[in-house]
Amino acid sequence: MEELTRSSRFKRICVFCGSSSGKKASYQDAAVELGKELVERRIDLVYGGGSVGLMGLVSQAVHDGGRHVLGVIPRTLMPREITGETIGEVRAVSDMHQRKAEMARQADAFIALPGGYGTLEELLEVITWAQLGIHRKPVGLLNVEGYYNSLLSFIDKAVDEGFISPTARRIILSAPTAKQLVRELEEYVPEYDEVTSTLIWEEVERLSYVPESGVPT
Ligand SMILES: CC(C)=CCNc1ncnc2c1ncn2[C@@H]1O[C@H](COP(=O)(O)O)[C@@H](O)[C@H]1O
Repeated sequence: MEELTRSSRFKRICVFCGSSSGKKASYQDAAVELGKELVERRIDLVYGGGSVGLMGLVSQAVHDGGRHVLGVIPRTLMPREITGETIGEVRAVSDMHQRKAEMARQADAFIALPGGYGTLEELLEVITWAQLGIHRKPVGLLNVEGYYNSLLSFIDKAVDEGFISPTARRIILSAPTAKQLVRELEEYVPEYDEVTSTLIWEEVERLSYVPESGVPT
């Protein structure tokens, strides 16, 4: 029944995406579609904050749909001319490392829309953390019109060449539409259990997240 698609095991999803809009309308459409899908499933958003590029489109769609939007912005990116108008709740942090740690801490799952260096960096970090057993949250690529095909081919090459294990390969989910991707994330069962058992999430937080006061929690 369609109603099943309107609830979720996720309370909040972190979206990584371009601070640019990309050249194809399909990228922008996908950002809006993803925002609407989160709204439909009553999922809140955490993202890098601001209104530039695809970041602005996905956050506006979630906000317009009445869900909570949390933007985590390093103080240096806060000027409006850099990041654009803020929307929803804004949390200021002091650097990019804290931003990633805070976005990851707040989310139950991660989705990457098309994007550039920043998106890739954020995506690869949460994949690496999953591989280390630091978290067990699903990670998905919204592979709009095959945007991520060459990245996925490269990762398959790394598996073939013995640098990524087949189990670790399966950390990455991907789908061409928001609806399909969120469904995959919902069904994901973490199998990667080479847990660095002592390295629990709280420990990572303690190491990497320093609040505004500068005093580690
Ligand atoms: C100085 C500059 C280019 C600012 C652009 N304005 C930005 N405002 C907010 N977050 C950003 C910005 N640029 C990069 N990011 C971060 O890096 C990702 C996007 O980087 P990119 O466009 O894929 O590479 C986002 O998920 C966001 O967390």
